Amino acid sequence: MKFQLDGLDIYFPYPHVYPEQLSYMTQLKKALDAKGHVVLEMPSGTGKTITLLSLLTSYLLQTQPTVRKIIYCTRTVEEMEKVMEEANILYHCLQQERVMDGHFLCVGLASRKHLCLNEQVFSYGEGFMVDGRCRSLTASWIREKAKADPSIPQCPFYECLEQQMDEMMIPSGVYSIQDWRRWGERNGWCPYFYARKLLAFANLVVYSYHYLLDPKVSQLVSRELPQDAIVVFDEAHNIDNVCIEALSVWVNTSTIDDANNAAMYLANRIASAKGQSFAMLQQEYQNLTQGQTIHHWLVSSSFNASDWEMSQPSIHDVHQTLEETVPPSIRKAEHFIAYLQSLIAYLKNLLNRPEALEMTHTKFLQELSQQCPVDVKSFRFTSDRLSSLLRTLEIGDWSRFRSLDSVAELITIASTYSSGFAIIVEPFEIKSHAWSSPVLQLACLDASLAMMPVTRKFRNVVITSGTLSPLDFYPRMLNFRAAITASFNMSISRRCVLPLIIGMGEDRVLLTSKFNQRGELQVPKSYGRILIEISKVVPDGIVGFFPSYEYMELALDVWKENNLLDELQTMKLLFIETSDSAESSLALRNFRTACDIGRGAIFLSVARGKAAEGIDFDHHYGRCVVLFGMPFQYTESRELKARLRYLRERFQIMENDFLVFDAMRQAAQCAGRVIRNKSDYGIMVFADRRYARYDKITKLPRWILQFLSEDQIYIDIETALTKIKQFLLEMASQALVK
Ligand SMILES: Nc1ncnc2c1ncn2[C@@H]1O[C@H](COP(=O)(O)OP(=O)(O)OP(=O)(O)O)[C@@H](O)[C@H]1O
Ligand code: SF4
Repeated sequence: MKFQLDGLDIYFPYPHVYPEQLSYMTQLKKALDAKGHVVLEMPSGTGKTITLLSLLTSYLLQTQPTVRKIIYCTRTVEEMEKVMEEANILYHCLQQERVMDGHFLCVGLASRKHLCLNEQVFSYGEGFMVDGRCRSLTASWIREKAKADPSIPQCPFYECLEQQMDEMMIPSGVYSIQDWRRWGERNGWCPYFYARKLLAFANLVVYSYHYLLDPKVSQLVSRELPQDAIVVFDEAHNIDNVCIEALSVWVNTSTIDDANNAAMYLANRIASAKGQSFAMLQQEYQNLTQGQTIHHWLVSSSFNASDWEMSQPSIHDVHQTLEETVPPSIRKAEHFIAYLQSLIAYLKNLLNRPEALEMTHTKFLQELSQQCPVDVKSFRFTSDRLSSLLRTLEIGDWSRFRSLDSVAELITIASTYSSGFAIIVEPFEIKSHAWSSPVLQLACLDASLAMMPVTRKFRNVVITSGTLSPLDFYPRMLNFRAAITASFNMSISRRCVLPLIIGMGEDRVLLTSKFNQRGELQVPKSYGRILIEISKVVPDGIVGFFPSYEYMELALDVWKENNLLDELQTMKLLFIETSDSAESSLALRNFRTACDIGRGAIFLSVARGKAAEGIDFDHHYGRCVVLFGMPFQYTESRELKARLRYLRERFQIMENDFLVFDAMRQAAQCAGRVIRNKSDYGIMVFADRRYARYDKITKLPRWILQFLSEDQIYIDIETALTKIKQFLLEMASQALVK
C-alpha cells in the first residue's frame, strides 16, 4: 500500500500500518530532515524492521535519488536473515508500485565462515581458520607464483570471479546469505568476495555491527561508504558493550606462548632468508628508510581484495599512522622482531605476578618503554609493521600468527588513544577465587571511541531497539548529539501484556537477589515455590531468567534439597541453558518440542545469555517470563569498577545510575522475549522487591509501563496468581470471540 506522511509517499507492504509504526516513521522522518542522529524505542514485535526499511527506502527514493544507500546493522546472522526477509517483502511491494526507476540491490554480507564455497576451506569451521586458509589460496603473490607452477593450490571460485568480474551483471533484488551461496554455486564464483565487491553498488546493505564498529573490519569493508548513507543499528540496547569489546584485547599465558613461538619462527625465517626472500626484506627496509609509508609499501604491487586484509590496520585513525613514516628503530625486520620479543617478555612478567593489578594505559606504556629497545613512537606502528613483515615474507595463512597479532594489537591500541583504557591483570577467576590461567586485559572503558568515527562520518545514525530506556543514556555514553529521541506506546485493541512485580514470596519472605544476601536460602526457595505455583496456572511455555549462572546453580541446589524440583517436574518438563552453546541449543529444541506436543515446559536461563538476547519465545513457547532477581553486573569486577570510574569522570554518569540502567535494560530485554508480534500475549513477572522502587520502575520501557498499574506493583504470590488467572481467562475469551 501507499500513503502520505508529512508530504512523503510511503510504500508499505502490509494492508494496515499500526499507529506505533506511524509515530515511529514520523519521528524518523523528522530526524532525517534535520540531518541528525536519532534514538527510537519501539515496543517488541510491533514491526520495527519493516517500519525502518519502508520509511528509509521511500525517503531515499524521493529525496536522494542519486545516493540511496542504507546500512542496516544487526547483531547476529539470524537477525540479519530476518531483516532480509522483510526487505524482500518490501522489494516486491516497490516493484508492484512501479516506483523504482532502475536498479535496486540489497546485499547481505557475512564472513567467509558463512559464505565460503570451497569445501576444504569451509570445513575448518572456525572463522579465523577459514579466513587464514582462504588467504593462503588467494593472496596476490601466491596467485602470481601459481601462474608459473600449477602445483600451487588456488581457489577455483576466486579465480572464476576474477576472470568474469567485469562482464558480470547482477539483477535487481535482495540477496541473503543463502541467495549468495546459491548464486555462487550456479556461476562458480566466490560469494564472499562478490558480495563484498557489490557493497559499493548496493542500495541496502545488511551486515553485522562489527563491519562498522570494529576498526579493523570497518577499515577493510566499510571505508568507502558515502557520508550521506543512512546507518541503522537495530537491537542496539547493548551497543556500548559491542563498542567496548571492539577496542579491548585479552591475552593469557597460552596467547603469550603462541606469540613467542610465532616471533621465534619469524626470527628464524629472517635469519635464514636467501634469494627472493632476502631481496624482499632488503627492499622492505629500503622502502621504509626512504620515507615510504607502510600503506604505500603494502599497496605497491598487484594488490588484491584478499591482500587488503593482510594490511588491515588495527585502529580507526590509522590513516594518520599510515601517512607517517615508520620510526627507524623498527624498520629493520630483525630489530622489529627483537622489539616484539621484549614486548612479549614484558607482558609475560605482568601475567606471572601473583597478585591482581590495575594501571592506566599511560603508566603501562611508560613502564614498557623502559623495557623495550625502541622509541615510544614505534608502539603505535606495531600492528602495521607486523602486517608489512608478514606480507614481505609472503605468508598467506595468518591463522598461526593470531596470538602475535593480538599482542601487536594491544600495544597499538594502547598507544593510539590518550585516555579511555586500563590495563587489568587478573591472576585468578575473581568470582570464585579459583586458580586458573591469569588474564591480562587492555580494557576499553569508553564506548564512544569506537562509535565516534560512525557518528562523525554519517549524517544520520539510527539507534533503535525495543528496550532503550532511559533514552538519554545512549547519546551520553556514546558521546553524540541526538536530534530526536522518542519512545512509543504499544497501540492496543486488548491488554496483551501483564507485568507483575512480586515483592514477597512464601511466608512473606522479601524477595531480592542482592549479592550480599545470597546466603539467605529462603529467597531461592521462595523462587522455587513461585515457579511451581505459576506452572500450575500458566499453560505451555514458561521462561525463567537468573542474574547469573552461579545464582541459577545455587537456586537449583536449593530446589533439589527441598524436593521442589520433583514437584516442578510433575507439572512441566524442565530445560536449562548452560554456558555450552551446543548443549543449550539441544535443550532449547527439546523445550520447543515439549511445548508443541502440549506437555508444557520451563526453560531456565540467564540475563545477558543467548536466550535473553536472541531467542524468541513467541506464542505458546513463552506465555510467561519470570525474572528471578535483578540482573545487576558483578560489581566486584575490576573491569566494571574501572569503567564506572571513567563514566563518572568523563561523562558525569554516576556509578549507581549506570548499574541500575544496565540491570533494567537487561531485565526489559528478558521480559520482552515473550511478546514477539501483535497477536501474541504474555505475562512478565519481576520477582524482586527492588523493581518496585521509583529509580528502577521508571527505567522500564514505556510500552511495559503502560500495562503496569498500581495494584500490580509490590504484590505477593497469591495476588499475582489471581491476576494471572484473570488475564489468561480474558485472553481465552477474546480468542473465542474472534
Ligand atoms: N503492519 C503490519 N501488518 C502485519 N504484519 C506486520 C506489520 N508490521 C510488521 N508485521 C510483521 O510483524 C512481525 C514482527 O515484526 P518485527 O520482527 O520487525 O518486530 P520488531 O519490532 O523488530 O521486534 P523486535 O524488536 O522485538 O525484534 C514480522 O513478522 C512482520 O512481518
Ligand atoms: S575465495 Fe571464497 S570460496 Fe575460495 S576459499 Fe576464499 S571464501 Fe572460500
